[in-house]
Amino acid sequence: MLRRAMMKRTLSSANPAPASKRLRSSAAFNPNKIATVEAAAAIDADPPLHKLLEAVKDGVQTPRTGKSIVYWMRMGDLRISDNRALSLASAHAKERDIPLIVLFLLSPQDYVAHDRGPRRIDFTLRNLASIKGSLAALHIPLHTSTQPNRRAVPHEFVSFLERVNALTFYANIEYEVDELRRDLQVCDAAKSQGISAKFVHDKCVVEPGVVVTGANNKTYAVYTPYQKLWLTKLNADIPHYLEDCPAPHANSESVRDSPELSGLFDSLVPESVPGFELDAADRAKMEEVWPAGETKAQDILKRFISTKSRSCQLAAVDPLAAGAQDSEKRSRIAVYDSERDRADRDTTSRISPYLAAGVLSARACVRATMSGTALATGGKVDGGRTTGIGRWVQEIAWRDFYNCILAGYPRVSMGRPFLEKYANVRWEGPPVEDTAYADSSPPTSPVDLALAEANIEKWKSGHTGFPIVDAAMRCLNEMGWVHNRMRMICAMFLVKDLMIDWRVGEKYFMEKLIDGDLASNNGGWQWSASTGVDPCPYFRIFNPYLQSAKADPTGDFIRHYVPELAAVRGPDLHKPSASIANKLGYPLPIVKHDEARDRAIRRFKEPGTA
Ligand SMILES: Cc1cc2nc3c(=O)[nH]c(=O)nc-3n(C[C@H](O)[C@H](O)[C@H](O)COP(=O)(O)OP(=O)(O)OC[C@H]3O[C@@H](n4cnc5c(N)ncnc54)[C@H](O)[C@@H]3O)c2cc1C
Repeated sequence: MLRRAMMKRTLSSANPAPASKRLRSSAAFNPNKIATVEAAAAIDADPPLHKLLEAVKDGVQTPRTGKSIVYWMRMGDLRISDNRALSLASAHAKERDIPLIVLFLLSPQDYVAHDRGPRRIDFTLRNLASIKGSLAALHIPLHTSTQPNRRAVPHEFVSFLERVNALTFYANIEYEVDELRRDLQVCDAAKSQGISAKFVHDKCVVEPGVVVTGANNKTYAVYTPYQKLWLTKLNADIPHYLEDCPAPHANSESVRDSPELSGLFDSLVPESVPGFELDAADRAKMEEVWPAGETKAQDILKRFISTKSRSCQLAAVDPLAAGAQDSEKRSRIAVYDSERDRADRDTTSRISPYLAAGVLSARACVRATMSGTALATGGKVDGGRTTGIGRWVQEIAWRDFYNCILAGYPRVSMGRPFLEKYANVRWEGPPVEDTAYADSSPPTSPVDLALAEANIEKWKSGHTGFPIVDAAMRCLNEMGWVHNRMRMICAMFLVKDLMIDWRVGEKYFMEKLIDGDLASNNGGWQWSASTGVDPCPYFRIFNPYLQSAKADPTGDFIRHYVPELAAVRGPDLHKPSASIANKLGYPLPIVKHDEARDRAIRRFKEPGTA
């Protein structure tokens, strides 16, 4: 107990948090994020997704007509086109000849609980504003409202349904535990009011529950067999899995004169959420680098499919900047198999923020890899390992895989390692600021804690003395996104070289990433920490110097983000000597990689040992 109190003091005194951060982690709302072993086992044994699907089946099936149909838009489905719940809601409203209403509830406490960063919230608001305009052209109101108490969201939602006389609502399922539990409460409340709740799958190409092991219908915990079956299922029913859901029909214009509904057109999408504000310069930068709206997302995807990568696009720039060259054979997707790990050009699609926010559907991404003729004539999806397209489709399958893990093994969204055998690995640094240690062994002295804290800060700000780690962390801080290989290098470095609890990194990435998504972020962190599903074996530890030479062969990425080293050429750039570093004012390495590697292997081999 004493040790924990000491840890909190050490952590909070060193670096005062910025104002917005202080607000977000205020004492008033500070949920504990690490479940006990027992609670994690209990939730895995009875996952809430299963309960929700049952509740939907047991709910009201044939409601009275009501005076409107509501689609509840959430943070992960910010689009109008190819949106399953919206499309179904619209068809239902059209059939009954009643108006469709779209609702978005802002819940700042959820954003705190889920480590959402200001950039992700800003991206949400910018996309909502764009959607509001497009829906208004169809006479469909998008009503936004903020609920300060997240426990009150179910009640507020059902009250809204009553206010607009809706007896049926539609929503796409969110697979995170808190959201599923909230939706279970909504189902209960809806049922008691005679309201029909329609929750549908939309986030994945192949939804959780379809690709399961033959033996006992369990969620796969290994990617390769999962991906094989994923592709087989997908190719066996392309019209279903790749359906382009019909766009919503327009409401009758008379809805604008309705005394009950006309006011809904007036609610404004807020410019910001208190505690999550961006300063004006950062907001402008984000607008340039991650422009909002479905058309932009579709254009970014088209660029990836049809144009070559460029070194001028390696950093925080307009993704649709002029000068991209068309090429069928050398387009970014065509050479993705061989080039995807390079960070010194825009080799990957950079579509993740749009997928995470649902500005683009995952189905649309897979459809885009097929020619129109292939789609129309029953052609197959290429998901193989030998082509650029196949490799890229495999990444979309990784995204589905991690969502299935979240749904099938919900423990991972409760701060637990998937592999409990590593719960007692001894970390140098704490799991998550202000939360209990749970069960990982704490460091032994204030000296360890102070060093751990200092190292965490150097890692966050990109001052570790490892050029590739520093470049990647500075890129993340600057643009809210960094290349996948860089994420792996930074994660592995924090966890294995510095021996800092993976949850520290998971939280920091979530706060910084504009594509922050629990399933993929947790999956990526637990993979790097060797605690997750199909993880990197604990003894396979990235050598940051070798990784650097492979991922940044031109050195352009490091030189861009680490200006201290801008004049350095050749191997020194990846591993500067002490004399070069001293001369250029670049930090010396904060850890010796070889020694750190041995320490990590020792601690993972026998969790609990020092
Ligand atoms: C530590 C760590 C944390 C991560 N956190 C997130 C996160 O919060 N949100 C997120 O969307 N991705 C996360 N990823 C996965 C991956 O790094 C990003 O999806 C990818 O870098 C996005 O860039 P892109 O769109 O150019 O990807 P591309 O290479 O073009 O891939 C296309 C799409 O496939 C999906 N994808 C690609 N790689 C992965 C992967 N390894 N796991 C799951 N899906 C993948 C993404 O949706 C991506 O947009 C994380 C990876 C690691 C190692």
